[in-house]
Amino acid sequence: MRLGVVTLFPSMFHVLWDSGVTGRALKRGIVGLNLWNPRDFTHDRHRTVDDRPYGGGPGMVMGVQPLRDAIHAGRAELGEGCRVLYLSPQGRRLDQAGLEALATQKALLFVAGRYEGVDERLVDVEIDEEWSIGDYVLSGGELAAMVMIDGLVRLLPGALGATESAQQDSFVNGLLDCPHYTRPEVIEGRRVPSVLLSGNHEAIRRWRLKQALGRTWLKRPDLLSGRILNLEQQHLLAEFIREYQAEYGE
Ligand SMILES: Nc1nonc1C(=O)NC1CCNCC1
Repeated sequence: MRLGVVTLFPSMFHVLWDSGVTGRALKRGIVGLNLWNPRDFTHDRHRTVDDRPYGGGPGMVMGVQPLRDAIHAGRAELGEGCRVLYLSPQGRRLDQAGLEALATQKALLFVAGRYEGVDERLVDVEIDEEWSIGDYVLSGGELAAMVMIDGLVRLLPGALGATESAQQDSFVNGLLDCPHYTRPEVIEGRRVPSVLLSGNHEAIRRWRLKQALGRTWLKRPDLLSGRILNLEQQHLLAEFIREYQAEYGE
């Protein structure tokens, strides 16, 4: 997969090369990442990248010509088949299913807005999809782009090592993750669940699935609504609920 970002702050993206899953994937060539800065496409001596909004009011808007030229440069490099994604609170709310759909694309160009945003006509003409990482306002689209890039890269074949892929499985099935434990066996008098020390891999698998189902029921019941559980999942969730209600009486 080839990724590109149009951003006024390219240095923010160095972290993706420096560490973790994304750093390894980039080094291995599993994913490519190029950056285009609208400031490099300015023609005035002050290298102006913002402009005043028609109709007045506070704040500025991203200048059209440098942004448009940067997007065109990105499209030219990534190929006309690339999907151009604009990060904004008006976009489709990001979730795992959205990441999985995007991960099937050959090339994505993220446009990270700054100031009050981007001229609506550029959005209409240059943007294929608008995406949001949540209902709040950030200073720029860069962190949103990095969130999406991190979530996407994890889904690419070969990006996760063997030890990490299990973590991936636990959420990809649309459930919250099960609890995790490591040494020491006792912390503040609290013990590791004995099943995890049993060496019985089937019992451990069922326990983890039961915990994932139960935590989802408790914390994000919306993820379960409309979802068809198989017989094992129905049995495990019912068992979790019985035990929870017996312990907490609710
Ligand atoms: N939430 C968001 N998900 O993606 N982008 C988001 C965002 O807040 N963008 C800012 C909106 C105001 N202008 C600068 C960019």
